[in-house]
Amino acid sequence: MAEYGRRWPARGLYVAFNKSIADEARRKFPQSIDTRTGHSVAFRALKIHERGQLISTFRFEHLRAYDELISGVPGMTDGQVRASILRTLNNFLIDGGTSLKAAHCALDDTSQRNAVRRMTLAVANKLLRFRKHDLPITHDTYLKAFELWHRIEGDLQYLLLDEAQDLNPVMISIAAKSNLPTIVVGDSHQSIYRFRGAVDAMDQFAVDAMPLSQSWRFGADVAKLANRILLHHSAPPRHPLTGNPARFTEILKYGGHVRTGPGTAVLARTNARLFESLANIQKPFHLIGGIEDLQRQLSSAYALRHHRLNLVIDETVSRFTSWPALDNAAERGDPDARKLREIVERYGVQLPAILDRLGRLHCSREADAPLIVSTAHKAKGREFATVVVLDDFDLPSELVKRRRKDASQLHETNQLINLLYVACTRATDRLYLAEGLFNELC
Ligand SMILES: Nc1ncnc2c1ncn2[C@@H]1O[C@H](COP(=O)(O)OP(=O)(O)OP(=O)(O)O)[C@@H](O)[C@H]1O
Repeated sequence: MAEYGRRWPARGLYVAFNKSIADEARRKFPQSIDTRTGHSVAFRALKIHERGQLISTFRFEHLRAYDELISGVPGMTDGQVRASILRTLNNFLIDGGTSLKAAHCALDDTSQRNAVRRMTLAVANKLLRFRKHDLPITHDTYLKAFELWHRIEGDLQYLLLDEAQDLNPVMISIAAKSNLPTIVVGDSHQSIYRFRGAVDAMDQFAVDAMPLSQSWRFGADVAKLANRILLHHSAPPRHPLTGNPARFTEILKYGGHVRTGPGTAVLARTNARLFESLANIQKPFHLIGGIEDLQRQLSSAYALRHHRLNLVIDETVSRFTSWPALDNAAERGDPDARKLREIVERYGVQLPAILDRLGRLHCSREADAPLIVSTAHKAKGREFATVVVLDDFDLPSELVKRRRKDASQLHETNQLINLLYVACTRATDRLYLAEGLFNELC
């Protein structure tokens, strides 16, 4: 896409999937192309910097400002009604279009669902008119408002939409409304954000398609490894990946140590596994996307353990209503509940102090850090000289077994295969694989 921008120096906008991809693109693209996330386009257009109260997620306390719009629903407690309104609101905000659909509300009972939809619509109408109030809004709120009432402006001649296999439907709608010629680039096997409502837009635009099956990032061995991973997908790619013949990327078994330096990234599936790898670190590091998510998740797990429910603010933890509920899920084999339980029990009362220390060691600028750590999700679209893939990724053979045992797991297991493929295709020079992955795939 950068090369395209150089050959056709018209003014264009490259819409990146997240801020770290936008920052990297800014270094690579010609000046004729503005490189931004969709959120940053909307943020600037709606002058969001002029208002305070930007929050990462809506919680019960934020609904209090909408009390006059919320009433009781037969058969539901007040808490259930409010939780349902919050879920429905979030689903509406990340979907394209004006209507609050039945599918946005997960309730089975039709009359309960209709009542919750009516109240959520009233809440959304007030929330989205945020220029008239100073109530807290989320990033999804102003993006949705931009989609509904604004268009991409400026002397732009075309759009470049990247990572189109995982587009927010709101972003697809914004791009379609711009009426600008659009180049859409993506890889369906890198779709990893379905759980957040992202959709694969690769075939939603009526355009000529050109397959790009050669990667210039890595050598033939990583391409072979990637093809081997994707053979475990229920629909492997039609065009196998080939590598860069001029490049050699070494694949090694990770034995717990790697010489760190700029350009070294450690990738895990979960924040909890990243925490384990960082718990004893003494030197500065950068966590892609910031350290707040990891701190929020583990402090929430710690708060749950100590019955301080008002401090449980992370979504992945708040799905458990109590520590015994998390414990039960861990006993039933939920890997995320297991990892959280293990960390909270292993580090005990030291956990808050370790999280504070990590906060102090964290470099906010990636370029200043001798070590980069990231979840595979946040590393999407990025590349590093050396990559370590840690051991909390599911083995592809296990995922295939899970899918064969239970057909309803098809999409989730495919997403996990894709996630491993994304993680293993980030290195240019050296790729270290956790032992289990190495033994199975190399
Ligand atoms: N034609 C080319 N010749 C040599 N190197 C190239 C060429 N095209 C891209 N590269 C380099 O290959 C690397 C990967 O390119 P790019 O980031 O475009 O990959 P990608 O297909 O978007 O990867 P992914 O979607 O997996 O993140 C970059 O370092 C880029 O500079």
